Amino acid sequence: MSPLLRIDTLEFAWPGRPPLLRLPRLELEAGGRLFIKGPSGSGKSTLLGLLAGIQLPSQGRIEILGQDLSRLSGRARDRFRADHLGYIFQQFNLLPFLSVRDNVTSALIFSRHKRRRLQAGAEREAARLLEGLQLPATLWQQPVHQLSIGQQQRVAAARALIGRPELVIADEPTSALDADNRAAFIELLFGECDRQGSGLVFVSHDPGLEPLFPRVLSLPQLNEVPPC
Ligand SMILES: Nc1ncnc2c1ncn2[C@@H]1O[C@H](COP(=O)(O)OP(=O)(O)OP(=O)(O)O)[C@@H](O)[C@H]1O
Repeated sequence: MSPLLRIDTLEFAWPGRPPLLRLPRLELEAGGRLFIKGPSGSGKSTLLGLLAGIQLPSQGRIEILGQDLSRLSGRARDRFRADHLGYIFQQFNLLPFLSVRDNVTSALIFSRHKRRRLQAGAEREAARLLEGLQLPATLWQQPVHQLSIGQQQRVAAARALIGRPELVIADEPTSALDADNRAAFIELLFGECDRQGSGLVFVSHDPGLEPLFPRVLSLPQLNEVPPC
């Protein structure tokens, strides 16, 4: 069986810029968890964009579920992303005037694959995830802009998890939370990923979270200007 993620001699540079990322080799098994850290500007978000097929490697290859993303057309990559990935953004990127429930089920609109994997209907699955992430049912019909940051973050996590994507990517999703809420959120996220077998790639600046992950990737600052 192919691993969830395989990186082989990856290099990436933004156009007209020096190399930003160099990764000889990395594999993550199905359901695995990886913590990515590194100084600001070291390319953490860029690497997540490469894993999601939003950018393509300058050299080397990235395979998700055995699929080399560079071999897909832009449209096929969009489809692959919608079908197999869930993404939790730093700023959540929720649709502010849609209800909590509609935000969660919005991840199913562009993926027949995710719709097919639902064990119950979309509403029931959204409810299961929101309950699992401990978001009170009294909030489910409310527009998300009326929720606290911590509550919005759980909505973003439920949206990423619905349809059981093989890979959930999280880009600093805890940066707006205090330490207690951060730990509680991670525990809930791990619990849901385990329950449905989703792997997790998680970027954070928070050293307190690193020990919770079995694998850690530390990105160096390739572009650093040497000190005078
Ligand atoms: N769309 C883009 N076009 C050109 N350069 C970019 C683009 N996006 C990011 N960069 C550059 O790539 C470098 C790495 O950015 P990136 O956001 O990946 O770093 P990061 O490690 O996630 O940083 P932070 O921890 O501050 O979020 C930066 O120098 C940034 O200016």
